[in-house]
Amino acid sequence: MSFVEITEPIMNVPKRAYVTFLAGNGDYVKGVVGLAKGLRKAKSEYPLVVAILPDVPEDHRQILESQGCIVREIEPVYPPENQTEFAMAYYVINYSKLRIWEFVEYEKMIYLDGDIQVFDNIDHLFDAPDGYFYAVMDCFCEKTWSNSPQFTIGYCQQCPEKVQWPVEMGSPPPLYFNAGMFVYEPNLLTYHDLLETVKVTPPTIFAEQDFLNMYFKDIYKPIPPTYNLVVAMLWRHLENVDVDKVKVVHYCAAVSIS
Ligand SMILES: O=c1ccn([C@@H]2O[C@H](COP(=O)(O)OP(=O)(O)O)[C@@H](O)[C@H]2O)c(=O)[nH]1
Ligand SMILES: OC[C@H]1O[C@H](O[C@@H]2[C@@H](O)[C@H](O)[C@@H](O)[C@H](O)[C@@H]2O)[C@H](O)[C@@H](O)[C@H]1O
Repeated sequence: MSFVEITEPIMNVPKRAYVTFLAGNGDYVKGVVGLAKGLRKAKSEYPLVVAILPDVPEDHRQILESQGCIVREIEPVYPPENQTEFAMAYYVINYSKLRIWEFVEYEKMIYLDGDIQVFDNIDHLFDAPDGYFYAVMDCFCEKTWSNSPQFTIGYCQQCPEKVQWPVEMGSPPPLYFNAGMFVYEPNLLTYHDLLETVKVTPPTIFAEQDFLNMYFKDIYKPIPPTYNLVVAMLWRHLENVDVDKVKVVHYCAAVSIS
């Protein structure tokens, strides 16, 4: 009996996945379970990888696996020694997110914070052209920005015409993204360079979010708030939000109507 030799390469389905980050034994695990359920309800074709720190307890890991998550333990990433006072302490742990650039078994990933909920399918974002970093622009109007020059003068990139950046302060800041959601390509060279660069980059207020904005500023491509609606945008810049089109909502920690 003769067999037909399979010569054509089996279709290489691009490896894609969603990824989130979980640290500690607190309630964030509930957010990640909600994220897993939301992606499933939105009929996403791709799995959710959860990058967990060693301090995530076994029962939480089992809950995540029972929700179909791929649980990957990572080591923490810390900014330079004795300089963390420049970052808001609450955010320092978020430098550990940088480990997800090591997940090179995937060609493209969409990162989502654990306090994000997906209400509609966003799988099409995986088809965005390679070589860029896609994320939604942040807002500078919350109290969490009170130590920034933007907040001090009342400037926000969401409405640059309202309070214009003063000439005497030089060029306006480059477009700045919220690091709670982004589309990226894992890559070992980038990963090692990120970790080396962190070692020589003094932390700032928003920790890894500031760092990622600095690192990817040349390839950053803004995408609409549809894909990461920071809830404060509803009372800060409702004119910039097409509420009927919102697919992803981000329930940021320091959300306050003030
Ligand atoms: O103690 C913590 C702090 C942060 N996170 C993860 O890191 C993300 C970013 O932190 P956070 O949500 O506090 O930032 P925000 O967007 O609310 O400022 C969270 O959504 C979680 O996925 C976590 O799991 N445990
Ligand atoms: O560690 C820094 C964090 O910075 C961002 O959160 C901030 C930012 O959105 C501010 O603009 C808000 O005012 C604030 O409430 C909120 O906490 C990211 O969402 C989070 O994932 C993480 O990178």
